[in-house]
Amino acid sequence: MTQVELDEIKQIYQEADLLFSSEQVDQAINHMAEAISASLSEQNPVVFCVMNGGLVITGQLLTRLNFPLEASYLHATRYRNTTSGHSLEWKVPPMSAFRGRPVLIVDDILDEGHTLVEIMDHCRREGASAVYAAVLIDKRHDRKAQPGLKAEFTGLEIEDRYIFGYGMDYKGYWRNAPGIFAVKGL
Ligand SMILES: O=P(O)(O)OC[C@H]1O[C@H](OP(=O)(O)OP(=O)(O)O)[C@H](O)[C@@H]1O
Ligand code: HPA
Repeated sequence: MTQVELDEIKQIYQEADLLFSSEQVDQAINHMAEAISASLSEQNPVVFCVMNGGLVITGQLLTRLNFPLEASYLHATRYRNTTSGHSLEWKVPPMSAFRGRPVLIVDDILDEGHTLVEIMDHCRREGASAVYAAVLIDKRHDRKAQPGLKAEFTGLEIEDRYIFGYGMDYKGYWRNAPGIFAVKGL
């Protein structure tokens, strides 16, 4: 990346609107962990992180889930470091065995929801006994893949803007941003 483009990346961060601070996100993750524990602590689930965006929320959730589970990952992408979605590309399907067991899919954001619907359908077809989804962010708009689509566990709802931080990227950058930020003008 040239210096000019890196300057744009820095400017995006400086001009962004902070929607939720890291303290607010922390609290939301605590609530998610409580709800997940109440539902799944006796179920021996397999927890799949959806790479790349699910990296931060999965890590932060896992240390709050104090019960037996197996943690693994899958890699599917739809936005490919741009700000609009395309068809889902599977880079790594779920590799850990889960037939006959409940599966929890953890991702950063449910935007239009095509990603989660496709991943959850795949896990059902491959024999999961139940499939749950946990997302840090649910974006409010009427473009969901299915009307009324919701994850079983949701951290925070946001307005219809392009956001980054806590695993979510702007052109591949700022997954490491310590809060939920909205890009100026998007
Ligand atoms: O609800 P949807 O409209 O389908 O979008 C949500 C998906 O988009 C992002 O992934 P992306 O394809 O950008 O890949 P990434 O995880 O590598 O950022 C995000 O991490 C979700 O997986
Ligand atoms: O608003 C978003 N930000 C980052 N990644 C995303 N993937 C879907 N929607 C978004």
